[in-house]
Amino acid sequence: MHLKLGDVRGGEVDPIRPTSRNADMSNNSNSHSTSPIEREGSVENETMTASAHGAHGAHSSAQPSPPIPQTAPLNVSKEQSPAVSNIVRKKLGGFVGFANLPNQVHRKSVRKGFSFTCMVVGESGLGKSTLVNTLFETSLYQPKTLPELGSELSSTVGIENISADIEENGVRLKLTVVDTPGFGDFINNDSSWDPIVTSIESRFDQYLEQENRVNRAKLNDNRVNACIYFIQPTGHSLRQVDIEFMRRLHTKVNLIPVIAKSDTLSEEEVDSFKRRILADIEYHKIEIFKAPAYEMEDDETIQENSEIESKIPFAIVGSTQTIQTGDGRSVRGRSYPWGVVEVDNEEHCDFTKLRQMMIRTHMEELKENTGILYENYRSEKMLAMGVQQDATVFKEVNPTAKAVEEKTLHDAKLSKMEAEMKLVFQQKVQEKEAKLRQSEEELYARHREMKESLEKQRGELDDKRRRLESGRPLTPERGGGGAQSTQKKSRGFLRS
Ligand SMILES: Nc1nc2c(ncn2[C@@H]2O[C@H](COP(=O)(O)OP(=O)(O)OP(=O)(O)O)[C@@H](O)[C@H]2O)c(=O)[nH]1
Repeated sequence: MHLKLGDVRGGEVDPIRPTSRNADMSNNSNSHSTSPIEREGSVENETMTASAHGAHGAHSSAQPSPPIPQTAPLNVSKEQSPAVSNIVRKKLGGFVGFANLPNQVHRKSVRKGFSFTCMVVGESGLGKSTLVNTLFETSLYQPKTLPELGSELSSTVGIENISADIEENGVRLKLTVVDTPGFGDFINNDSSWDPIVTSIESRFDQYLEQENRVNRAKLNDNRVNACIYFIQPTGHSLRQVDIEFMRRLHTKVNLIPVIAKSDTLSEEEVDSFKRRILADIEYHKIEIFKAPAYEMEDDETIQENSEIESKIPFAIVGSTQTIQTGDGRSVRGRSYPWGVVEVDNEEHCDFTKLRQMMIRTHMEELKENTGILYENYRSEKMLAMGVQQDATVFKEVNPTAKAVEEKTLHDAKLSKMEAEMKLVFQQKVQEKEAKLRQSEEELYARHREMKESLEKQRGELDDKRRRLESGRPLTPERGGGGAQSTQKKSRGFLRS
């Protein structure tokens, strides 16, 4: 689907031209009082105006750039702060061009286009499709046909994606709306949030899987950037299903609670309802999306953000119909016998504040925060899978201390190796000595044995010789032996 939006409404800024908050560098460079560079410079007593004037000069050829003061580089005492000693601040001698970086990013972003995924959750008939169509001023949702009487209704919560490429003043946005038909529509709504949690997690898983691929040139990001949760305009407080849903989802998605069809409540009722909702949210420690506050923000932005925050949860009215007011104006709104509720009138509802936060000022912030929620999910998943992170990887490293630490470790390793080698050597020597001792003993024993046997032989031979000399027989004759047996014996003796 490719849709083109109508003209931007009166009093709104052309988005292709940098707005006051998006293009601090290009627009504010003309104004010395608000340039972030100058502010930093004034705090640290530095004059870094070269870039600011340079940027101005690059864009406006009609007005010559004011002369850039040529001053010597700042002396930063290295002893004062070792953490920043490596950063030496220098003043520029002329226009370098990096002041133009925001414009480069701006042009590239416009060329690439943007994408945004928004989920809408709430019971049937609370005005989800009407609000999406009102927000983006387009008929993203076609008019629905009611199910025929007697036809079987789905018994589970569904997840439906509607995508459209919309364009406003040359800026393209791929908008995906994730609808959750069936949520809260059953008699028992226990676990009706399960399919929604599963869908959000599976989108994270898909992204994680793509990140782990070898080729990550093109990541298809369909993570949910914001979830508009529609609260029934009961005027009481949050229901159990609202609390349970938000408790389960707040760590996985940017939650934006809205009071649906707030035109059905009076102003006082809306105020007290909001207070009770906020008390419930705080009590149950539910984190809803709030515009983050940054230090360098200008007063206008701070004021804008606090106004937006004061309206949470947004009491909204949705309508795409243009109607005539009593004073002859054509407005988007809902007509009642007692008058007209104007969608774009801040006195009537908070629709404009919701749109301002979601689309005009904090869409990028929502996307950035989605990244943080994804990171939390990813690390939890990794830890659950047993992947451990070495905390020392992130500690700050002082090169000298690191070198000393490495040398100590190296020395310790060397002495450990030396001690081990000594031990092995000693063991080997002991083993060798024991072996030598053993073979020495064996040699002695054999020597002794041989000596004894030789002594014995010598004694016997001496005895024989004496017998032969004396003429006596070699062996004394024993009865019945005869000459043969004597011979045999003498042979046997001689052999031995
Ligand atoms: N009074 C009032 N009626 C509204 C508002 N927004 C929508 N409606 C009406 O409520 C009815 C249902 O609106 P839808 O936008 O279709 O509601 P839905 O939540 O998308 O409904 P499902 O598609 O069934 O989930 C329609 O008749 C709308 O005109 C509102 O802010 N105030």
